[in-house]
Amino acid sequence: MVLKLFKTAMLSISNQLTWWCEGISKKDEFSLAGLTLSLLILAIFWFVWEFVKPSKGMKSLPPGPHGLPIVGYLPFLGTNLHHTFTELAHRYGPIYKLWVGNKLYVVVSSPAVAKEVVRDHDTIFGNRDPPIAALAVTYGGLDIAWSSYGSYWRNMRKVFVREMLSNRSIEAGYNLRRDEVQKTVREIYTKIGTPIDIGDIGFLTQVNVTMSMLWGSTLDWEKTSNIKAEFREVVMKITETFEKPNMSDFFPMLARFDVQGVERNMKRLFQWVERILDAVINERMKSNTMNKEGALENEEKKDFLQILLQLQEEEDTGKRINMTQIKALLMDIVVGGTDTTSTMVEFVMAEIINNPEVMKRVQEELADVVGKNNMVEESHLQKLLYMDAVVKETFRLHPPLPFLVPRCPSQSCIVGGYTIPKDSNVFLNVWAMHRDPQFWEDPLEFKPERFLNCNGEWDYSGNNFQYLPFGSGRRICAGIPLAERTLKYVLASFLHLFQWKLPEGEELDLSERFGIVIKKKTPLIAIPTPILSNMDLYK
Ligand code: HEM
Repeated sequence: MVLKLFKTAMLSISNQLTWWCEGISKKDEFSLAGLTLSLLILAIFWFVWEFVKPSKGMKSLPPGPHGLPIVGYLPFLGTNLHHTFTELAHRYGPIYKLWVGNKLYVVVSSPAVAKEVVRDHDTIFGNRDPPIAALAVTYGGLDIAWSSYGSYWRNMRKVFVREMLSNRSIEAGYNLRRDEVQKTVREIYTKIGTPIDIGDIGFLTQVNVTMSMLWGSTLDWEKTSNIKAEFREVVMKITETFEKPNMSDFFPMLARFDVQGVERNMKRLFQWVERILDAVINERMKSNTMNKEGALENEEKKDFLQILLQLQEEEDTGKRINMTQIKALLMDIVVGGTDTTSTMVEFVMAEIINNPEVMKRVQEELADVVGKNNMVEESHLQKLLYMDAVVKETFRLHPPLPFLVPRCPSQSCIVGGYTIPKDSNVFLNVWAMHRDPQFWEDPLEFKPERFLNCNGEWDYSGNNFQYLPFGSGRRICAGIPLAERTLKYVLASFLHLFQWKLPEGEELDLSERFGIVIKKKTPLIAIPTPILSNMDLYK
């Protein structure tokens, strides 16, 4: 049986090589010979790894499905990876492994084992294995999300959390967020009674809010309106490119060929973003020099760019950052914060429209807390307890990052009784944990009540391992306070001002499409009508 499999493996290698040879020119023949040799060595490794038992006393690797030689489990992954990984957990248990190309993936699907990774061995699992597309837009991983665990990452994260996302700084950005949300409200008002794509409007609002917080406070918006449009376009293209699985990530030895062109494409997009960032930064530096005192005096008007530029001149070397780091941090906010938050706007709205009783209750709460003659303000958000539960329940059923951002152990480590080898990729399947009937009553039903009156048992801090929409441990999402606020503020404004219904004859489809960020499979189209009688609130 084993020999037969080995024979199939060799046959498959030679087929793969024939396919490969057709597309390669003469000058690559030398590389091809190296590649052939590497693939053969890889096949032997695969054979030994899969079929030879560990020596006595050594913990074995987790169980898992056998794939094909060279490609591993790749042909069987299907399009909805979160479903495939959850089905495999039913077969192989809370921790299993699989090979994809020459990378070893370990999938964890239980809160107890997740705790071992993100709490008991958090430092060991503090690294990432950045995809090539991510390296292309972060100067090779000089941002927070993709840098390795260590002092560089720690300093960058400290700057981000303490300087940019401090309570004071988030408060200071409120006027900027408010202006953008009000612009969206006006935009929706011009379309009342007609179908609107909620995903699109959520994305536009989020990019506008993000841009405004990044550099909106002192730039002249009239002059920069085409920068805004360009920026939205490039951000959309970057998020789309991130969606595509890249063979070079599974087969690092192929990376130099960039067969699908993902790296080339991402680098081109990044040059485009950099041009925009450079233009905005230059403009800001010019206006700062012209009116230095005014800019520094006016704390209320500090946006993220202003904070970062001031950190460039910081005397404390622990805080000081250079221009490359500034741009890498800006990319984290743009890439990490836009698609995730706007996807959630769409899912929450979809769940609410699908559950009219929930919509009614959310709107009654808004009328009580905000009043029928007022706009929603961020200060209302902490009193909106039912809406908080609705958002939490949506995060449970549709966590935007279903496997978080994979962790990569810096040394081999025992987890769940198995050896997890150094440099493997560890996925925490929170999508499966959030739907596990062992931990959730009626797990597939949308019941916000489960998050009411829970005395702080459920929050986004990552301390309850059954519920981890923002991850946990040292590498938990760095943007939680901002994400939570923006998401709720946008939703509360949409729901306080408008009644939403599906177009006549349409049915709601809540199914998901897998990607780095899980999206709704079909766009949510809904028709708004104004609720409040004071039309001035819409203009
Ligand atoms: C609904 C919105 C969001 C969700 C669901 C989300 C979720 C996540 C998750 C699951 C991780 C990985 C955590 C882990 O490995 O344990 C993460 C990391 C990160 N997120 Fe978010 N995020 C959101 C919004 C934001 C926003 C608005 C920002 C920035 C303003 C942001 C910045 C980051 C950064 C910088 C990291 C990397 C942290 C590190 O590696 O140390 N995120 N996020």
